[in-house]
Amino acid sequence: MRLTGVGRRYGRRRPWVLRGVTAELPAGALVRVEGGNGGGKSTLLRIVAGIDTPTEGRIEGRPPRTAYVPERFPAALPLTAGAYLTHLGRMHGLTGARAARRAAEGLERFGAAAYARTPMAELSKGTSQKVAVAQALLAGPGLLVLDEAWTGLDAPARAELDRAVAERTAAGGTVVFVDHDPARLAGLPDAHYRVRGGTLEAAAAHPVPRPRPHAVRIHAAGPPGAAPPPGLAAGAEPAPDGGVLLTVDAARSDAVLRELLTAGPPWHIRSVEELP
Ligand SMILES: Nc1ncnc2c1ncn2[C@@H]1O[C@H](COP(=O)(O)OP(=O)(O)OP(=O)(O)O)[C@@H](O)[C@H]1O
Repeated sequence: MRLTGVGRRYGRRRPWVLRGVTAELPAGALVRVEGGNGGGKSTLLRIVAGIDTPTEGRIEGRPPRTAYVPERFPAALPLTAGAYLTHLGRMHGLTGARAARRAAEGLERFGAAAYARTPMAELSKGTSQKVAVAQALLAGPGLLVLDEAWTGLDAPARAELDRAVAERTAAGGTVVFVDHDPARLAGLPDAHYRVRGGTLEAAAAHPVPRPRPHAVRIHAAGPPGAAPPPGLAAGAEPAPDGGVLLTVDAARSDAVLRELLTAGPPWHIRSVEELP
C-alpha cells in the first residue's frame, strides 16, 4: 500500500501532528516505525490501519483484511474471551464451529486457554493483550499493524507474536510495528522509518548481524488427515506430539511457509526453528 502526502491534525486550529507523509509499504514487508514520545507514531499507525482517516492526503492499496493491535486493548466488552473471539471469527465469515475452534486455538497459542470463559472485563492487562493479539491473527490479515503490541505480554507470548509476525510476512502480508524495545525483531525489518517533526523519514537501520541459518525446521499441523501440500511431502516426518516436521533450506523457508499458510484449508504453523 502507499501513503501520499498524508497529514493529520486533531482540529482545524490545532497543529499538524503529521504532514506530507509519503511512504510505500510493500506486500510481504516488515516495517518498523520509530520516533520520540508524542511524535505521532500512534497517529500514523491508526491511519495506516484505517482506524483513523487522514485530514489530507491519500492512501491507496490497503489490503482488504487489516488487523490492528493497540497498546491498550478496550477490554470492557460484555463477552467472555472465547465468545468474543468466536464472534469475531463469525464476522470474518467462519461457521460457528470453525470460529469456535479458531478462537480456542488463538487463546491456546498465546497461553490464555484457561481464560476462554472469563469475561473480557475481568482479564488482567496481559491476558487482555493476548486476546487482542489473537483477534488480530484470526483472519490471516494482509496488513497487520502492531502499536506496542508486545507490551504486557509474558516472554512465551512475546516470542509467539514474533513468530506470528514472521508467518504473516512469509504469507505475503505487510506488518507495520512500533515498539519501545530497539531489539524487537532486530535485524528482520525490511524498512525503518522515523517520525520526526511531523514528517516521516527513512531511518538508518540498525542491523544486528545475524548468522544466516542453513536450514529451518518447521513444525506444522494440518487439518485432520490432510497430507502436506504436494512438493513438501517428501521431506516431511511426523512430529512426536502431532503434525509434521519439515526441514527445508533456509533460502526456501519463506516459500514453504507461504505454501502451508495459503493451502486450502491452511496449515497451522506451530513453530519455526533455525538450525545451525
Ligand atoms: N485523539 C486525539 N485527539 C487530540 N490529540 C491527539 C489525539 N491523539 C493524539 N493526539 C496528539 O497528537 C500528538 C501525537 O500523538 P501520538 O499518540 O500519535 O504520538 P506517539 O508518537 O505515538 O506518542 P507515544 O510515544 O507517547 O505513544 C500528541 O501531541 C497527542 O497529544
